[in-house]
Amino acid sequence: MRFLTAGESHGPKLSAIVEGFPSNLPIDKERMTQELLKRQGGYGRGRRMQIEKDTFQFGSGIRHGKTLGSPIMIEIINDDFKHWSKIMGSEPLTPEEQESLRRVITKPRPGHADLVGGMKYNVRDLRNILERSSARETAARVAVGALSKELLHALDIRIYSRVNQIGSVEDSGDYSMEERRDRPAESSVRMVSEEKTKEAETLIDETKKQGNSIGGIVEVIVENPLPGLGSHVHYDRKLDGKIAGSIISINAFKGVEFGIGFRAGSTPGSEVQDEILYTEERGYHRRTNNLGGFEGGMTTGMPIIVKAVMKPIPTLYKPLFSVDINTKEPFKATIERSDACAVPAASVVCEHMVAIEMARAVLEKFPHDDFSELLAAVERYKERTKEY
Ligand SMILES: Cc1cc2nc3c(=O)[nH]c(=O)nc-3n(C[C@H](O)[C@H](O)[C@H](O)COP(=O)(O)O)c2cc1C
Ligand SMILES: C=C(O[C@@H]1CC(C(=O)O)=C[C@@H](OP(=O)(O)O)[C@H]1O)C(=O)O
Repeated sequence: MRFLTAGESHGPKLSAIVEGFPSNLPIDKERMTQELLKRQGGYGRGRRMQIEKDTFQFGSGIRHGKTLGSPIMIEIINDDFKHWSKIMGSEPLTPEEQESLRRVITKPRPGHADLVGGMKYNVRDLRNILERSSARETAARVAVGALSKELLHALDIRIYSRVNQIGSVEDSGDYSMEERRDRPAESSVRMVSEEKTKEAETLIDETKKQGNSIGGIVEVIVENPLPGLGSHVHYDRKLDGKIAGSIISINAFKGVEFGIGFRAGSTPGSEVQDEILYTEERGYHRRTNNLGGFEGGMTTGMPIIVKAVMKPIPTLYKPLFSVDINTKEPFKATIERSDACAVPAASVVCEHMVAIEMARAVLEKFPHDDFSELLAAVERYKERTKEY
């Protein structure tokens, strides 16, 4: 399975084309829409999220609620485009329009893609860079992830996410799997504890008032993965590596860990490796899950536990110093309308990038022209690995 996304943040629309899905997979469009709404929400977002609806349309590949096996096209309209139709339109501007719309961006924001993107693509209006580097694109990725979740749902593989930390407010208590499961779309910061939720909201409010921004840590859990997805035989087939790469590809993500992650560096081996058990009912399983569901780049069958860190948002209402690329004089960086904290939304993006990698791994492993062929192969494989 492969996919591409296209679209600028304030352009007419975002689109994605997904190729490699089986035919005859039932698709619940309403359930997919709920996933997009989860990404749109979250405490700390700017005004843009009140403008957008983040609903989507299928342009191809689905008929009567089932996949056809052909490329699936998804489109999300940018409602904000109506305010930007001249600035972001594809038609050349008249000289008068050029004069009246002279809002060229020349003061790159530290931490955003503006300066390096401008240098590399040789453009002097940094809007040409920020439009595509904007995390608006992650709406299209979540749509592809939601489609991937439809496949995983049909195979009884479930994926959830939550927020563990926003700035100094930590909610990483020893919660049961039940408690760690998905947060509803209306959950403000997607934390489990109500007390921590209030603390995080207050911290975001204060940060915003100070013209600052804040990052945090998110967690994604995959329940009931099949054992043996990915492979130990070659570096570019290791599924933990692919998941890590996918998460770091999300705007502002700077680190990933599996299971106990970086703590493994200071813990003796006897307390890190997960002892192997066998019962007739469960087959092979582990006493603990310190390694977060991976050995040798392959799923062990235990839940996958991924954590990831998001840096604070680069655009600051009290901007940092930068340099004007025309005058080379020091200037405060450009202020674009911005989120103060997007960690809750970003946890949803992480969840969907993991879903994409999981669906891809399943499709790589099993025959999948038709969904019933895939399902039968998965069932046979489950039996075989349980009895192994
Ligand atoms: C959901 C989400 C929303 C974001 N919102 C903003 C924002 O409003 N303003 C901003 O400057 N950066 C925002 N970012 C982060 C930037 O897109 C990101 O820092 C930038 O593209 C540079 O990429 P890098 O941080 O990965 O180097 C957001 C990121 C995510 C995941
Ligand atoms: C549009 C989204 O996020 C945007 C990501 C973003 C950035 O620089 O990454 C900047 C902001 O854009 P705007 O200036 O239009 O408000 C965010 O709102 C979205 O998540 O759908």
